[in-house]
Amino acid sequence: MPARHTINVPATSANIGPGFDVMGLSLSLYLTVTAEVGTAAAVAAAAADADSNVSIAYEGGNAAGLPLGARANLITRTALYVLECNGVGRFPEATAVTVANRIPLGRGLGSSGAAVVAGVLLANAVGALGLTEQRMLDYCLMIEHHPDNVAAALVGGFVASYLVDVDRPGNIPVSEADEADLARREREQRAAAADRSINLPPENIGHFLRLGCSPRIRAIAIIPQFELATAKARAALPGTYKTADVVFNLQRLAVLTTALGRETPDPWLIYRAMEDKVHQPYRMHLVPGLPEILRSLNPDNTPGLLGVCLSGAGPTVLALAVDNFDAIAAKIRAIFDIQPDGGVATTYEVLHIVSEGATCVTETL
Ligand SMILES: Nc1ncnc2c1ncn2[C@@H]1O[C@H](COP(=O)(O)OP(=O)(O)O)[C@@H](O)[C@H]1O
Ligand SMILES: N[C@@H](CCOP(=O)(O)O)C(=O)O
Repeated sequence: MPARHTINVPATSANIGPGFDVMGLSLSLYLTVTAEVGTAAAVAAAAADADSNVSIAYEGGNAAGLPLGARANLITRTALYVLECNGVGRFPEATAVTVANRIPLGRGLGSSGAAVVAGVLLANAVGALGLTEQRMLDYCLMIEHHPDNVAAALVGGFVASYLVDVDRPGNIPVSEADEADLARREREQRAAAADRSINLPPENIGHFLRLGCSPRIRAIAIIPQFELATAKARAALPGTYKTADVVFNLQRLAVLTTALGRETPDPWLIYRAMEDKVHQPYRMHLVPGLPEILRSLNPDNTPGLLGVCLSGAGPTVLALAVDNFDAIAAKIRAIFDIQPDGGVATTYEVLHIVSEGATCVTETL
């Protein structure tokens, strides 16, 4: 029977200062993926790729240069991987995927994490796989190797996450019956996947906790008009750290996890708790204006401000605030404007921190 699956995935801001590869906030800016299966339009569209049965098209912005081949596009490539892991070689006959993406690419707002989450939900929907949220996270982590963006995009809100040592996966307590069932399913899937040379994710590789976040807090994203690939910004990080720098971050991160949840946020407590010595100092040269932005705004000279940080791997700057959102954005944009070589052009968004993560609605047509 023809069906339509509509998937919405929020943008995310990872790290929030000291929580490198740990913390994520999900934001009210969405990637929407619609998959029509078996409609007349889908039959016509999907005929182009008989190998995978799927066509993909983008509507609106944030799509320039994205590949449209089923095995090259991040959304359909992820979906095909999940389908193949579950013994399904391709999309259902005549699947047409349409994407509307409001998340700017390569700006530190989790566009790739959202695309991966969308791909996993897409496979789950079109393949009727019945995957649990936990298992979906496993699949996401096989592609996006750090958990902060994908965990927040999947479950929503202010999220802390960690990866287990993949050599010792599976430490979520389950009943004996569940355990036996899980082990049996995993054995069967592994045997089938080995035949097809597919690298199945281990079970329960990512764990997360949703933390409180005051409803008064808004996220102001100041978005430079240039892309910075996460891989490049990760390559700028050192291989080892000084103990004092790690302790500096751990102290702040512990405080931040609770400070944002207080009904009346304490600006200076949060401001200090958003300082970082693990990733931002090494990424300064990639984002002109960042050192000055981090140095010059504070809760005394900028009313309403709670804290400022690099969003994800950048170049977007994230300010958390309870008031004066447009004025705070203007102040940060003004610093970008005066950078050498004509300044850094920016746009900005005042976003809500959304408590709902990725969703999928299925209609039969
Ligand atoms: N909606 C999408 N559809 C297909 N590919 C996407 C989509 N969103 C992101 N990507 C891929 O992810 C890349 C950006 O990822 P990354 O460098 O991690 O930046 P970001 O901080 O935006 O996640 C894009 O260049 C593209 O290859
Ligand atoms: N912890 C990662 C987060 C990357 O987020 P993105 O939104 O820039 O993809 C990092 O800082 O590298």
